[in-house]
Amino acid sequence: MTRVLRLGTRRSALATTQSSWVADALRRDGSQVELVEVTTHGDVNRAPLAQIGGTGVFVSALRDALLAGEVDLAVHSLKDLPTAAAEGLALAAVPEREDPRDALVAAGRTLAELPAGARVGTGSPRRQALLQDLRPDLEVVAIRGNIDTRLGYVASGELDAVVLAAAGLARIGRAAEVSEFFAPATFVPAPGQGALAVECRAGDEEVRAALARLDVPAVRRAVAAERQVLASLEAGCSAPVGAYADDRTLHVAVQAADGALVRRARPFATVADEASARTLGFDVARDLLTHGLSGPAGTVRRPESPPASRPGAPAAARSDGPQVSSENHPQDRPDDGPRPDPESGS
Ligand SMILES: NCc1[nH]cc(CCC(=O)O)c1CC(=O)O
Repeated sequence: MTRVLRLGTRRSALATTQSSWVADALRRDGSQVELVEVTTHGDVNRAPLAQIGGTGVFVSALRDALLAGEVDLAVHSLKDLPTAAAEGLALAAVPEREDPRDALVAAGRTLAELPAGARVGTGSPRRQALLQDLRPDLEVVAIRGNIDTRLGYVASGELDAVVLAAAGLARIGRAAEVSEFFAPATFVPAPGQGALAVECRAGDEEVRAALARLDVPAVRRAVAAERQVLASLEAGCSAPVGAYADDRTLHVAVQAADGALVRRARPFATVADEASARTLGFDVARDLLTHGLSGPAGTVRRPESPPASRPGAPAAARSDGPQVSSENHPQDRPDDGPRPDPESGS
């Protein structure tokens, strides 16, 4: 009897679209796939995400179902995936990336066309920091909810605009409502934005082999660099971090302790593998922590296996420069523990 692969999915429009996309791709390659609905704490609880554990709550129920053998694979928005590796699971595919950009939905107006004092909704501290940097005269309003709910604030006139991921809008067929796509070098997207992560049990060779065909190495490299910036800055808690690698450049924007936005750009065209991508992400984070960001003391987290070609890689904890507080940025929290996320409610 042929095995039917059970793909665990949340019920939201975005989740089912993403899951169906992966299921269809696997079916085209000859696999049998069925969708299995998994309810997550984040879907049934209306409290602010930061209180119930950040966007990690969407991921952890699917991971639990995988580890319990209830489902065989799960599709996540890669930007919602905690940077720490998940024991017993494999990131078996990073497929082709959707539009990584952030988008403004503002009844036809661009950001520049919004009047002073206009009310712009986003729950993402990164988007708040970028908006304040570009237009300090706007009023940023914290919102959360699914994409539909957030678009509704503009349709009802309650808000003048909202900022959302272009990828989410494209996936659920609402991209026509976008009035401006922000340039990613300026309005730097969240690490992994627009990309998917497909996970399965680490020992499930059959599913791993099926998923390997969906993997796109260039996307895996880009998100490896972006996520290493995030991991090294210990930003899983509060520091808003944007990191995006296109074919040529790794763009980074971080909000410093004083509220100012600090930017970096590094050549990315010559980065040929995942290890070099992580090293580059680590190097940018180290540069930011030692030269760019003012604030309390802390540590830089190294890539899991620093390439041997980088003997000068610094110790994880430096004593000779500004450092981010390890008190407020614990390194070793479990993925499913309370964990405010930089994109929570975004
Ligand atoms: N923060 C929640 C979230 N997680 C993934 C997406 C959209 C698609 C993506 O970035 O892959 C969104 C919505 C948004 O940020 O507007």
